[in-house]
Amino acid sequence: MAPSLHPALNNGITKGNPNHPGGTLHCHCPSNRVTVTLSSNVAHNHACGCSKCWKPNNSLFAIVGVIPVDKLSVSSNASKLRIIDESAAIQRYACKDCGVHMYGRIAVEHPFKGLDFVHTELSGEAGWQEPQFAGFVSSIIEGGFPPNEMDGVRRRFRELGLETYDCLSPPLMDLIATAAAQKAGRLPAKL
Ligand SMILES: N[C@@H](CCC(=O)N[C@@H](CS)C(=O)NCC(=O)O)C(=O)O
Ligand SMILES: [Zn+2]
Ligand SMILES: [Zn+2]
Repeated sequence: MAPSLHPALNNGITKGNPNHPGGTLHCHCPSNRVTVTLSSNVAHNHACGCSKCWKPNNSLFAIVGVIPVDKLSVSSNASKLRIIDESAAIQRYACKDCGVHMYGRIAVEHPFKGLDFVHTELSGEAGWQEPQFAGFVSSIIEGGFPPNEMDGVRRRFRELGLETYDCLSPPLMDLIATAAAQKAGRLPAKL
């Protein structure tokens, strides 16, 4: 079967509810599921083509959003979680049994520290913020996608109304650059 972008993108995007209160994520195990409770909606939800983010079967992209760390708690079977790569900036906590990534936490000094990364498709509930853009699009080539088919991938995102970037969106890249300039003393700490 030809790979799809992602199940939440293949048939058009469903708008979320701006007042969505949150919900519970669960892993794919048939029993003893790991659950993670989120007490708010996510922000900056987007498709990510990088090789590190968890993608559902046969999908080229992950969909990942952020939530403040204090709005996230592991609500069952925490002992089944393991960190995929301790050396990564984002430590991704995955279920040992089914492999699903339940959340990613930033472990280094980073402008997004304090935010966790989550996949809202792991919840049964609707209403989460819809994807806003596609990031790390060229990275799907690193996963083995043919480079000469990239125009079609970018076209499909545009048809869905999503802009494509090969890193993050300009506002997020501006935030990262601003933090770097502040750290280097080239911009004042308070802007
Ligand atoms: N081209 C690389 C990009 C990896 C990458 O930089 N991913 C981004 C988006 S999730 C990131 O911020 N990663 C930090 C991390 O994984 O710790 C790949 O596909 O592996
Ligand atoms: Zn599991
Ligand atoms: Zn990623």
